[in-house]
Amino acid sequence: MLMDGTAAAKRIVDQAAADTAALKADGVTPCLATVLVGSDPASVTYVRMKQNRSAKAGIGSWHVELPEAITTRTLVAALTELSQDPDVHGILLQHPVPPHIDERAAFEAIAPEKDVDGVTMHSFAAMAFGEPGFVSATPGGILRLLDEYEVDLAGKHAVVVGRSPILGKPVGMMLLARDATVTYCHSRTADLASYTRQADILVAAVGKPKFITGDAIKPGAVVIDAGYNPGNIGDVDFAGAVDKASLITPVPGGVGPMTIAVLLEQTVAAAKMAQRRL
Ligand SMILES: Nc1nc(=O)c2c([nH]1)NC[C@@H]1CN(c3ccc(C(=O)N[C@@H](CCC(=O)O)C(=O)O)cc3)C=[N+]21
Repeated sequence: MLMDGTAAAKRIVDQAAADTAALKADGVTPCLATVLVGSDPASVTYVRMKQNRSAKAGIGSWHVELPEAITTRTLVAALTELSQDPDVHGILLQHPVPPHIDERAAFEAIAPEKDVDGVTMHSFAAMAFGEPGFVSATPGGILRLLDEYEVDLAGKHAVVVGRSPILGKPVGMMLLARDATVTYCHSRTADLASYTRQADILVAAVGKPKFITGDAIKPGAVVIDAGYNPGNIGDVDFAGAVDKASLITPVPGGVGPMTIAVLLEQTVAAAKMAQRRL
């Protein structure tokens, strides 16, 4: 059975829109600032999708575009300014930034209370320690989708393929917090399929098109494809996996829309918290 991320995301965004309308009636318009460095076409598309989805929910968006050649210092200054701007409730710095920029330093310039994309050390640590905070958007979306389909995680073997700071690593920690037994695999894992074949829940987050083939999947597994490769091709070979999996996310229409939904939901939550502080 397919896990319909588009439908689940719509429910989350509809709720965010209703909450936004209530906040606006109280005089507060939730506002998400998106920051894009350079003009990579895929990143331009993703940021535009986030803005469009925000606008549809009534959330304001403020877009900052910076040239490819910007320094870390200038990017940090721009993010610090947004962090201090009372009209901005959430900040998204689109990953990846050009290689000459210290991406970690840039992420850390986002104030924790505005880190609606869950990319800072503060947010990661809060998540890892089970304290309140914003979660990384894609992992958050994945957990919401698993809940939507009532996938029982306790005691299940979850195998995460990928260990990136805003996707693989945090999704494993979130599954662990839900009592799954978690195995991390990555590009240096020897005999990867011997691990993935033991996965009750398989999360593919490596960024290699169709990297996970049907023969690497345990019959009945829940397969989450978090890959976003050029041309909307996932990390899972869907045709080979669909008959083996009990539940599987399509690409597009799976994890992608859930990522944006969680981003918007957390933006509205940030605006509510800012209002309470007034
Ligand atoms: N700081 C940061 N946070 C992110 O969350 C982040 C990021 N950087 N960098 C890039 C990746 C990628 N990403 C996607 C979000 C939505 C879709 C999505 O909704 N895709 C549609 C298809 C899109 C289309 O039709 O073109 C779908 O899967 O149905 C895809 C990819 C967020 N990312």
